[in-house]
Amino acid sequence: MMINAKTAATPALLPAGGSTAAIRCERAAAELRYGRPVLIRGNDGATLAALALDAADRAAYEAFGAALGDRHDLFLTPTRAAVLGLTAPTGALLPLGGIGFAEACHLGYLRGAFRLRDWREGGPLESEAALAARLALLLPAVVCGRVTADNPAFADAVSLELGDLDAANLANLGRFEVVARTEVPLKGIESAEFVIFRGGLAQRDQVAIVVGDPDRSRPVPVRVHSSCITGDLFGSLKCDCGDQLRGGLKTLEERGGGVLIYLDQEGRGTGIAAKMRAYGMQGEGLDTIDADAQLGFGADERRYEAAAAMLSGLDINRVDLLTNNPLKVAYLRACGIDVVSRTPVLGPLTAQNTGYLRTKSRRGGHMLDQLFEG
Ligand SMILES: Nc1nc2c(ncn2[C@@H]2O[C@H](COP(=O)(O)OP(=O)(O)OP(=O)(O)O)[C@@H](O)[C@H]2O)c(=O)[nH]1
Ligand SMILES: [Zn+2]
Repeated sequence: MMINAKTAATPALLPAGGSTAAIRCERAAAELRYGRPVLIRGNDGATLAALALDAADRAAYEAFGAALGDRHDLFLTPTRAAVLGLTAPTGALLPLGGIGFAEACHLGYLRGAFRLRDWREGGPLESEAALAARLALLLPAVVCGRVTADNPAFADAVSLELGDLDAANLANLGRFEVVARTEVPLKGIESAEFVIFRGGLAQRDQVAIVVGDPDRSRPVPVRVHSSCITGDLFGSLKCDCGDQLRGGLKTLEERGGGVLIYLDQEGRGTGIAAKMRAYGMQGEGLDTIDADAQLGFGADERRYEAAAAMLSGLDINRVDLLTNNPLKVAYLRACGIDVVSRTPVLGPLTAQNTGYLRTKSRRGGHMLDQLFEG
């Protein structure tokens, strides 16, 4: 049979006009992780080339500097700039002309004494580049510089539009879909159904565990737990995560049913590599917040849109949240979840986790008084 190409309705294989903001972000993240430069285009025609210092090697760093005629800078987040003694609310740009790879890494994310020369404030393009590095689970120290459209060194580079990261996050909110659900027998828990959602940036798979048969006519007990490979899986004594995970599941069962959302947000959203770097610095005496600041991160880099979308997908809106973290409550409320009440979720205080938990209480605002008084 002949098909008339003009009249047959064929679904669009690729979106008209090329890629979406989300796809540009994911392509850029992949390039950055391979130590390759990406371009960020502003509204005014200005274009920034950026390379994530964390993933680049010496050769890539030197080639980038050469392509920019040695007029490149190191962008540091406001937090990292403060570690270097600079007050830079929009981040700091340190000129890299004549500075080698090792010294750039030192300035970007290592501890120590610094010889700072001139610097200036960063702008929105540089901040977007650092955000892209974070999306790629890299440290937010970015080597960057303005380029012209005719610079042949960047002819094949993937490019982002300014604002893509925000647009992509928003656009992906409604796109969490259930791809699988099945019962998995868990030690000490009568009934647990794993519900796997796919969505958000990078279309990653995220896990919700429905324990028992939650009563949706009342606020549903919910634990939103960020992954902690060291604590959840290997029983690290440095934190309370493993105890909170297992204790949380037990509480959901005792309450007649509830949901645990297990979010792919290792290291408060910084990733396992950054968390281990931070642990190294904690071994040198820094607390959990100051160690993250050395690497350029704020006290908590997590987002909860995925959790809110998954709860909605499970037809749950009114919740009793199992947490000690008031920021988590506020964030979920801002995402439209009606957090009616909060239930503390405490693990035992041990010699190894006391310092960490005390910092969370004193500097992170976590409600842990009960633990320290008890
Ligand atoms: N960057 C960093 N992350 C850590 C450290 N210790 C634990 N984490 C991470 O902290 C997060 C803890 O997650 P949660 O237990 O869900 O959250 P929370 O903020 O402690 O709040 P609640 O447990 O709900 O009270 C996980 O992503 C861990 O991987 C640390 O020293 N540095
Ligand atoms: Zn942990």
